[in-house]
Amino acid sequence: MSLDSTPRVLSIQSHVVHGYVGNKSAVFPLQLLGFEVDAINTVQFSTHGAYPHRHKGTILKNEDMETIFEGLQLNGVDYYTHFLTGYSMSPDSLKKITQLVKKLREKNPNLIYVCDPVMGDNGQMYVPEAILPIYRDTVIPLADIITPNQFEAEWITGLEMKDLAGALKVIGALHDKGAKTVVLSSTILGDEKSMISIASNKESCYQILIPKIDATFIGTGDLFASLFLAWSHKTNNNLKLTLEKTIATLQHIVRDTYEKARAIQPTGIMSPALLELRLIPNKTTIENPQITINCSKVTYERI
Ligand SMILES: Nc1ncnc2c1ncn2[C@@H]1O[C@H](COP(=O)(O)OP(=O)(O)O)[C@@H](O)[C@H]1O
Ligand code: PXP
Repeated sequence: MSLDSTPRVLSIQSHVVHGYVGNKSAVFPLQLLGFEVDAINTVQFSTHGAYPHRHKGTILKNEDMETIFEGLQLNGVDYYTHFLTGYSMSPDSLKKITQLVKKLREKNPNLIYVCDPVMGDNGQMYVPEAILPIYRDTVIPLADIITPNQFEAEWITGLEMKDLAGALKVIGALHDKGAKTVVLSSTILGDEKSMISIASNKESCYQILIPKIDATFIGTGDLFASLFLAWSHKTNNNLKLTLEKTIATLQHIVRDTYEKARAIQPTGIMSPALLELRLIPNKTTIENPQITINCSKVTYERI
């Protein structure tokens, strides 16, 4: 049983010493939004993988993940309202996560499991390919909410999306695998200048059009998943408002990050270090995002 009504998240993601991806991107916003967060770090890397010297560091062994969880159980602090998972390096660690979902649901049958199937972006995998079938066949069927980007959703379903109709087919296929709420964190459907994020559940489906900034941000997917979790809870599962608040926060942060980086380097491709997400200076936006872009309803038939 929970001690009070505070939502409690167990977040299993990467940790970087410098910068903002994985738990470094997710924990601070969740805490600001009133969540107690317990974090298990799947890796401890110097930086994320897009830096020129890639990431250096250590990977959590499966037996260590098990020992840590056992410690939580033995001390009776393993009650969570939400489980959030992201960057995982091996099929075995994903299998462990599957077991954890089951254990957490024994403790709280109403647990909400949010799975960000972090595998890659822009045609590039960040993690070993052997992870794909485990996400597809074992993990996603257990999830309440999934937040793949376009690349990840296409990989999982084996379907390409070139337009909205294609994206809706992919969403339908992901629902068929068992995911109750499917959110495509970003897609590019024809127009290279805008991104579309789409969220769908049993009752409804919404899309939101985002002007694309000409830069590559890392950690935005992890931030997206944590914000979507938080606003789903805070709006009592209002899908439209959740997507609007999530995008409002992200847009403010990516724009501010880009503008501050451009002030330092006025032209040329900016380094990953310059484009680390400015989470801390945007604390008030995370707490109280001002909606500037509205969602529109999408009607489609689930086959
Ligand atoms: N270049 C960009 N321009 C504008 N917004 C962006 C950009 N990159 C990311 N975002 C924002 O971050 C969100 C998540 O980005 P996404 O690329 O899907 O994450 P990832 O690929 O890291 O999983 C998008 O919905 C969008 O709001
Ligand atoms: C260590 C680590 N965690 C997580 C991510 C995922 O980042 P994103 O939120 O952009 O998908 C990356 C991407 O390079 C990474 O290197």
